[in-house]
Amino acid sequence: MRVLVVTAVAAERDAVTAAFPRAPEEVALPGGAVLHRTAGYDVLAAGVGPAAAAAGTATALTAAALAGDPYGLAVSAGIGGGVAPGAPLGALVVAERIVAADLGAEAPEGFLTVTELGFGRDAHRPDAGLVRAVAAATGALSGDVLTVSTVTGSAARAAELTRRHPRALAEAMEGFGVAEAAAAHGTRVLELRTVSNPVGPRDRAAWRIGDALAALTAAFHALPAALASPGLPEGPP
Ligand SMILES: O=C(O)c1cccc(C(=O)CC[C@H]2O[C@@H](n3cnc4c(=O)[nH]cnc43)[C@H](O)[C@@H]2O)c1
Repeated sequence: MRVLVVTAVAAERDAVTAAFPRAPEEVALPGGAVLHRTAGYDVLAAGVGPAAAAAGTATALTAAALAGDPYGLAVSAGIGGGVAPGAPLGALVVAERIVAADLGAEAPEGFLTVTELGFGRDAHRPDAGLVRAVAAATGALSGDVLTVSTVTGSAARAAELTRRHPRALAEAMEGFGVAEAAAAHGTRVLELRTVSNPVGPRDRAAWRIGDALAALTAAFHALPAALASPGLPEGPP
């Protein structure tokens, strides 16, 4: 199975490819983005936020499909904020649900999701067997991973998100975009995040990006064995 991994920035992409023994080959996509290809894994730094992630993922999935060699899995991967106390700094989280946490409308009675507004869906649920296999092989925690367009920077916003999403373990900015593009192609999806900072009052100096990137490399070192587990589906969802 060919796997597409989508990160936001180049440092995350390089942390993923560092897990593989061979140096990646660069492959240009239509539009000019460049995939880093190694050992069945193509890794794309698509930019920050759900829109950039969806655009990059859709481009890569479409190019592969037109070439007659489609991906079997799309993985949104990178660093993220961890929800205390469940996801401490350095922890690895695999998403049971990939949730668009700020896509919707404010109303006097509270936040309304796009699902409640009747405009589509606010969450994607990766294959549960795949999530279990990845958690077992990598030691990842599993729970909801929220996609936000604005990094949480206050205790009040963190409390509001955890009230609305009690199973949330992490927050990042791209997963839902990758999942929407994957769903449009009938491609399986996963989200993996390593915790660089707590979700809460903004303190950029306290972010542990190096440790989180090292944990990302370790996760991708273990991932191929998980994806090769017997009994896991190979085909489309
Ligand atoms: O400055 C660096 O060296 C550096 C290296 C790797 C990544 C970064 C980023 O800033 C990545 C931005 C990326 O990180 C995710 N992220 C991380 N923490 C949070 C958070 O608390 N809430 C939401 N997103 C978070 C996010 O997916 C961004 O795309 C810098």
